Amino acid sequence: MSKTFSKDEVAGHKTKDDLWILVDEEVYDLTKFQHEHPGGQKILTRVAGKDASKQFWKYHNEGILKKFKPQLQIGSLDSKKQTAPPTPPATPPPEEKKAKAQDKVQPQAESGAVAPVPTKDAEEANESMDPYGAMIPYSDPSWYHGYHSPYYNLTHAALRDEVRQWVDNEIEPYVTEWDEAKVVPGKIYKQMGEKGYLAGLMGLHKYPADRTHHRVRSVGPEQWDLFHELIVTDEISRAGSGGLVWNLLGGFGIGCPPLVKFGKKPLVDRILPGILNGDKRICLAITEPDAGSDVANLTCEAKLTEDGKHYIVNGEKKWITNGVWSDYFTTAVRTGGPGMNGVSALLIERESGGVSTRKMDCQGVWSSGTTYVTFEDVKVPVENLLSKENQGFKVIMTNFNHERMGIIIQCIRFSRVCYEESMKYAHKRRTFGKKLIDHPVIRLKLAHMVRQIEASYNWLENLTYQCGVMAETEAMLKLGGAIAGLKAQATTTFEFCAREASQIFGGLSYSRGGQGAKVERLYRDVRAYAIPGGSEEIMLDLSIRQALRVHKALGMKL
Ligand code: HEM
Repeated sequence: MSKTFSKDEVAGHKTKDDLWILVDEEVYDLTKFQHEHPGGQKILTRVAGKDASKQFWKYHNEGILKKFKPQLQIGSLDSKKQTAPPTPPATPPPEEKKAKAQDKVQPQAESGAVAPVPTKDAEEANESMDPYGAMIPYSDPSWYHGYHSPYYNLTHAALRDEVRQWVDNEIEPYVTEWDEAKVVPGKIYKQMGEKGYLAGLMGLHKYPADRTHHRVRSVGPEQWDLFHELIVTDEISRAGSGGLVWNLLGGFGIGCPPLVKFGKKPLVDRILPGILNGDKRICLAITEPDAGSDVANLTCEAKLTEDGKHYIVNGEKKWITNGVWSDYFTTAVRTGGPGMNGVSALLIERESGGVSTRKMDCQGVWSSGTTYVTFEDVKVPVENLLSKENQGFKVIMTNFNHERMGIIIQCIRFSRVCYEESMKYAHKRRTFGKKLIDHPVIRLKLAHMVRQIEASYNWLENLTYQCGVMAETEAMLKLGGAIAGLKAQATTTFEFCAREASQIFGGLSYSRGGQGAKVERLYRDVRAYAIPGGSEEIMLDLSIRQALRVHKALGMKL
């Protein structure tokens, strides 16, 4: 914004017919906007022509300025220093970073102490990243804040910045609107494909570059690992909306991997490129009105035709994320007798006919498109069978680890969002003569949030690393229990943080929108995480049963 004004000039626009204000030395013309201002018109006339920064920050958060700036800002104060925009420091390119490492002062050994001399590789591996983000303690994982970590390199840092810019500029300012409208604009999903994120979100050790021409800007296909996937999900979750996250990766992240891993080549070749590009959508259809966690008892039936060329599918599926927008349904069907050995996985295409979808009204994740699906005499070619007939249970089980890891990442970031929002609010809201942060009872709440968030995230990093180094079957056996345990840990942490944040925000998190919007929305989203993908009770029980089974095989001595 190039135009500049003096303070006196701004002061000249102080009537309701000509109303300017200053916020952080930037000039806003609110003459028209005052009539639409949700906080009322009168309150604005009281600060007309004046510096209203203090009042503005009391009632709003950063998202409001970001959203309205293009429409309302007309210039800045002539005294305003021309500073660079407050974006986090860009991660230096590898060469620059290496040079910095060599410049480092070597620690001097104290007399009598043995000082290990690090090799050059160890020195680089040991180096921490530049601090990144708002630096509010614990509002980001510790490696963002310059602490050491064995898991991340410069491609992770670059990806973090890439996704954060996108979310900050194109998603977060609008997320409340989208949630209320119960839909996310299709262009955002399309961007997920164009940015290469869909290709990267399948729990594979690298992204399938042969199936899409889109590339992740900061990371090549060969460099991609599960920590990159973690970062994409984590950064998108910063927008603080389960509905948004599930819209963008809910159906895809659980519906697409079975197609890639178990689909026959001609089927994968035909439909995967359209899915990865963001043109077509896919979801996972397992749960039924009468079969949730008890997957082995599902009743949706697929009968082979006499000529053996098709299955005819009949049945219902309930709580299917993204179902209303989906072209493809990765569906669990009964092809054999009762129990898990009669279950198959079938890729059903909407255009086959006989597929109806109806949006369900739910407590949370409003923009995710939770759906009731009916299949009526749907004719599905046998080529669409994933894996072999009656071996679908393994397909579903293999998928669970990836699904749960996604839920865990989201829950931990949502917990951080609740904490971060609370921390910021506690620094501006005053009660009984002091800021909230100066009340020990509020600090106690924040501390209880942090200890759970950090413990959960450290366990998540460890399991992500294990998933990355183990082969899939080994990971399914060895990590299934721990991932189930961490899922329960993450959802209970999320529930705790949403509740405590809500107490800190008080009435502002009871009404929708405004400063408490994220907390109010996340509070409503909690159950959408605690129930599906394995309820807390089932997860906790499984975590112990599975661990005992694995350790018995490993030679446990009780
Ligand atoms: C650039 C100028 C401004 C814009 C774009 C703006 C926009 C908004 C918006 C969108 C809301 C709805 C709540 C939310 O989503 O956060 C709101 C609420 C409000 N605004 Fe403003 N506003 C501006 C300036 C001001 C100023 C200068 C004051 C005070 C002097 C003020 C006082 C309020 C109040 C009291 C509320 C209601 C807060 C609540 O519900 O708790 N606004 N404003």
